[in-house]
Amino acid sequence: MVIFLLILLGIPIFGWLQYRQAHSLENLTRPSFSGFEWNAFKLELRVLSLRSALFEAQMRQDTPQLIEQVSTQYSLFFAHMSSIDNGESREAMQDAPIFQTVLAQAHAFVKQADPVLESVSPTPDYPAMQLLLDQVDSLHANVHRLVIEAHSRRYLQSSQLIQEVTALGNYLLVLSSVVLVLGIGWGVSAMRNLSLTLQRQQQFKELYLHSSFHASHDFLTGLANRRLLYDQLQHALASSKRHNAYGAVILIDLDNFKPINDTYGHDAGDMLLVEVAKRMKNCVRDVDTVARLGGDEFAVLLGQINGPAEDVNGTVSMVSQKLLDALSAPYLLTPLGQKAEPGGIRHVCTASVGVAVFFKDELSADQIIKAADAAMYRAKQLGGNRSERAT
Ligand SMILES: Nc1nc2c(ncn2[C@@H]2O[C@H](COP(=O)(O)OP(=O)(O)OP(=O)(O)O)[C@@H](O)[C@H]2O)c(=O)[nH]1
Repeated sequence: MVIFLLILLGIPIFGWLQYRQAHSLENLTRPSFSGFEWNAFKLELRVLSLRSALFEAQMRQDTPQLIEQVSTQYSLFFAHMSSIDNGESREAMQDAPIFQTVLAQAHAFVKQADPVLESVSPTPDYPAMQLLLDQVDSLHANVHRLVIEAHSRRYLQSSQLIQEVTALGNYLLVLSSVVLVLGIGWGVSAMRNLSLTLQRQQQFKELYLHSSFHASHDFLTGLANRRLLYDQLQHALASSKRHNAYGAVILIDLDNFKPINDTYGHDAGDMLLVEVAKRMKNCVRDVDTVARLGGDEFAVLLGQINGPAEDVNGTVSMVSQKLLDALSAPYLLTPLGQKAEPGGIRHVCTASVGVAVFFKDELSADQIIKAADAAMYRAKQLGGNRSERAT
């Protein structure tokens, strides 16, 4: 009798529990952009358009419309900053330390930009524009970090959710087994919920895998990281085999990088690395991969290089020389808060370059990277600012 009463009472309680679980799963699975993420993206877009407007204005040096465009972009940027500063979204973002840095940097930028933009019409002050452009670049690097941090949060959140969903799934499994053993009709609905849970668990796993941007990119420069370079190299080897085309890996290690860290601090070193990344990307095609392997070591993967071996050698030498020239040009850096040198920091550093050409899958990815590394080491031993080919 007592057992019968317990089962009778247990059924509605169990039903209620099922209902709660189904609903909490609904909430867990609903994808949403957090205010943090959304604002980070909007800010990055705004800084990017501000940058390109400033850049155009500087390049063309003529039309008042461009100055107008810069001013418009600037006002939009300013409006966006103020809305973040005052609005609800700040609540969501303020616990991220990087957000505070970006906000402070943006305010410093706005303070500096105001008088410049007032003076640009009708005779633009181009050195001042250049200064603004540098500031926007530095701001952009930080906003980029903010976006990556937003990605990471999403990633962490989803991995946490996977654990939660897995725990719920296990709980449901035990409950439904008990209910099935008791032979109660609720077992059917429990099983349905279980399969729903497992399905959602799978969706979360996919979400988790897809938010892997930060797992394959370098945090500072946004370039591919070592792992992505290896993946791309594997693809390039397969494609080289299919199309009978050559390819090459160029490893680049900066010479004389450490002194900038030692003299001006890591912020200045970081700015230089961001500038190096930008210069390297300008030297190659969009289809080629530029990666940062760590510290001051970078790599370029030239995918399909068409033509006979002599032409391929010519192309690879041309790209290596282009990289050497681009990287050895002086770096003019203006980290915010830098007081030591009013005109900014001028630093010269060259690069040591090692090249390994590959054809089909004669060598493995590891062997190619090792060969390029040995050639790069030779270039460094020979005094740097030069390129050596793998033997
Ligand atoms: N600013 C900054 N510095 C870094 C980062 N990662 C590594 N480093 C520094 O980069 C430096 C690399 O050292 P080295 O390779 O000896 O520098 P180098 O002066 O170019 O020396 P050679 O390569 O021998 O020509 C070290 O001081 C590291 O602390 C980073 O993300 N940011």
